[in-house]
Amino acid sequence: MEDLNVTFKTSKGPVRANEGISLEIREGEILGLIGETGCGKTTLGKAILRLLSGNAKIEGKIVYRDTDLLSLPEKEMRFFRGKEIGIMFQNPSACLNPVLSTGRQIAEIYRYHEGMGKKEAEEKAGEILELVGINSLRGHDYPHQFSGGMLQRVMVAIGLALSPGLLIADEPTKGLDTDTKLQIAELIAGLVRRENASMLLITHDLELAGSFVDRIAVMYAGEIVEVGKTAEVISNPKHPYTLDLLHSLPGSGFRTVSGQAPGLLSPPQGCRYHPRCSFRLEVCSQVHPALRGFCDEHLTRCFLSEKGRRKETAARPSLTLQSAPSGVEKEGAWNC
Ligand SMILES: Nc1ncnc2c1ncn2[C@@H]1O[C@H](COP(=O)(O)OP(=O)(O)OP(=O)(O)O)[C@@H](O)[C@H]1O
Ligand code: NI
Repeated sequence: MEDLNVTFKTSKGPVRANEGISLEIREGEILGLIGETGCGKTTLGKAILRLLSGNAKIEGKIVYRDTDLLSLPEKEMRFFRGKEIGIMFQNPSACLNPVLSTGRQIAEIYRYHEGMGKKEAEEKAGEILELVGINSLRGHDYPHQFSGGMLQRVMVAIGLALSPGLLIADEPTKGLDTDTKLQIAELIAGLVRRENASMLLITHDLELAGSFVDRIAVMYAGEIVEVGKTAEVISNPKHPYTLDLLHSLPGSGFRTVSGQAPGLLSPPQGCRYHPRCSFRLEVCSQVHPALRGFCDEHLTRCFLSEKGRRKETAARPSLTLQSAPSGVEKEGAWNC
């Protein structure tokens, strides 16, 4: 994605759900996209698939391998969805057809995309159900006959049915209990890695993302505010919002991020996080920071991390982590 902007036209004015997003999902990597509710994560996933509603205006560039997705005719885009870019949405019961057996729904994918006959498609459907840990005989059952975790497994099967190069999984573990969440996340990550595919994992769950993704992109009020390798972002967060998110984890004090997320109708001037930021400088309310490289592949949208200021801010007592999440060093959080 290169300088991607998504604006929704609404009766109250334009909602800038994604602004200036430049982000790369590399071959074979799992990229986690995290951020609070309403910050624009789903919008980003849907923009890639061109599944946004009619009131959305998309500007910028989205390139999949060598294909410019935004200039592709809808007919070709239909081929891309599922075949090249698989989708897993958060709510299986809203995505699955209640009057068709799950096996039939999966078989339809093979019939539509690969032109398979009924019998062959049903066999393939059975195979993929087994792959996600469901007995193929359950393919005769309807969605309401499955538990939440099993329905998510069906969604995994659908998302990966055509061995896409990229899977976009939007909150695939939402509403599941902790154990099931882990099982499903392990299942998806395992299959994606086995296929050498890439995945964009959209989630609020930083803890879950932390254990599965290669890199993390943190989104705040429609913008990417930090991106880097998972271990780097978690152990050495460079944006105060990421730091606050880490502090809000159950193992790190459960301190919720104070204040309200800004509405995207009129986000704050300057840095969007400045009204909630405990490290804000004067400049933060006036100038909008750019996403800059802090060190090697670790980018952040924060004035505190800029080289000239690093020394000065490192001395600020408030920059010392009080209740550091496990793995986060107390001192030197602002050093590379
Ligand atoms: N079709 C639409 N029309 C108008 N506004 C929309 C539309 N879809 C989303 N929005 C707005 O765009 C913003 C981003 O929404 P989005 O669903 O992308 O957030 P999200 O980060 O996925 O949130 P959640 O974690 O709750 O799923 C929100 O302010 C939302 O109200
Ligand atoms: Ni969402």
